[in-house]
Amino acid sequence: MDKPQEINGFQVFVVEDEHEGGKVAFELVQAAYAQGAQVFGLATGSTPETLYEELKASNLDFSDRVSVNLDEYVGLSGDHPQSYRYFMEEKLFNEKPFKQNFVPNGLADEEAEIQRYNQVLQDYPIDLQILGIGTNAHIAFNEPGTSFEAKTHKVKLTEATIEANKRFFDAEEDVPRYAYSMGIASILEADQIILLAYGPKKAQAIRDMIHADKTEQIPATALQDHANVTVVVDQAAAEKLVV
Ligand SMILES: N[C@@H]1[C@@H](O)[C@H](O)[C@@H](COP(=O)(O)O)O[C@@H]1O
Repeated sequence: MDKPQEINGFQVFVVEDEHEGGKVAFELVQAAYAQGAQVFGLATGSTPETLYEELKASNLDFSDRVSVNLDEYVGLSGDHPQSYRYFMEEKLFNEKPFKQNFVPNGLADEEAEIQRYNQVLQDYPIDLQILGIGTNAHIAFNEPGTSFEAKTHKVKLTEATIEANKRFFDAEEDVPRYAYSMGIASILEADQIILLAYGPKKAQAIRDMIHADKTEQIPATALQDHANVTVVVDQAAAEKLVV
């Protein structure tokens, strides 16, 4: 694995494509695992899929480790094919069992669920967090304007996010309008963060995350305050970086 370049405090790997990105991310996960990481913060979306393929193909044993997922659509049960719980089971957990998998419960009462998930995060502090990024630089479901102080919260999804995610649903009306999401403050508590992004649609978000002034209008700029963020991007997503 080549060395990353340091750009404004971020360690950046520029890879050929998402397959190489999955391999690089896997090596980073493997290193954290070997150093004793117990709690893995996981993400949904198409971006981490190649990493999950690598994890499934590996002989790393997670049966004594815990995962904590970032977010879930409000109103979908865990066995709904578009729920994030279902996605994680299909893409990773069924083949690579963990001791426990935490995902917010999209059907639970709002206040109780927020409290429960914040307790999960307190009981299982995240050693390594995997992140994707939205085209508007959201992380998890923290949309532009979300306070950087937020812990788990209920989010109203923006039109941009609904538009980006509608490809997974039969019709745009079927896309849930709300989600439960770990907040930015919770994400920043992870010891180590790996953010993955591929394709030209992510180039502006990646540039803003690294080069823009920190602002709640660009959620990923919060990561500028974290001391250990590795970014794995393909050339298209890296195109607007200033190096
Ligand atoms: N809540 C998820 C995010 O965690 C993810 O990073 C983003 C990008 O998804 P994709 O990787 O499919 O581009 O989509 C959703 O909004």
